[in-house]
Amino acid sequence: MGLSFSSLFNVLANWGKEREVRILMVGLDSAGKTTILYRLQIGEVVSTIPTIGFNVETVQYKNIKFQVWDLGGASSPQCSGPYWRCYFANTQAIIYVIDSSDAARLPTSRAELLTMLAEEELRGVPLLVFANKQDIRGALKSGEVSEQLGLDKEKGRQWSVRGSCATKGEGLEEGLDWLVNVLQNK
Ligand SMILES: Nc1nc2c(ncn2[C@@H]2O[C@H](COP(=O)(O)OP(=O)(O)OP(=O)(O)O)[C@@H](O)[C@H]2O)c(=O)[nH]1
Ligand SMILES: [Mg+2]
Repeated sequence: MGLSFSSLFNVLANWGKEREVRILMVGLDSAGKTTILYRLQIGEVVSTIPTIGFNVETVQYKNIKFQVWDLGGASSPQCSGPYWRCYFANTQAIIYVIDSSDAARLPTSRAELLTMLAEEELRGVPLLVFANKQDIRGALKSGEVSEQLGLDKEKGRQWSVRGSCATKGEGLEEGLDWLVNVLQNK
């Protein structure tokens, strides 16, 4: 396990006690989700395709389960209905990953995020946004991404937008540290 993440995940595991702590990671394709998952180095990444039909990557450490959903867009047809709902249930935290160098697709990414956040089952669930690919020249800064997402209207939810560079592992620990603190104090 990556040394820098180990204490963080042990804190989270203790907080969760016997319960499963499920953290959902989503975002448009190529945002950097899989890269982040591997960067955590907390275990083997397992790829599965549940009956619903989309790809899910999971890495588990103790009672903590990180899941990346390859949705083909949160507003796509397969994402409605009862199946989808039960996947959202029992989610303790959401990590949303954005390619900050792809300003053209930010409105699409924003729409997908807001669609997802409107789900009843995700009400009040803390949200960490990684404004990823900060190393790319011209990438939007986390503040700009935050402004464009316009999350101020998200009532009753703690959220934070953090800059990251998944390929170098930068910003990930700081973001997760924020998330773990929020969960602990909930
Ligand atoms: N420069 C740069 N490239 C990155 C960064 N994070 C990810 N990438 C690259 O972006 C590409 C896509 O990353 P993935 O982790 O596969 O993205 P994903 O969100 O899992 O994409 P899908 O599986 O298609 O949904 C890869 O070539 C990564 O190496 C980053 O912080 N900076
Ligand atoms: Mg991926």
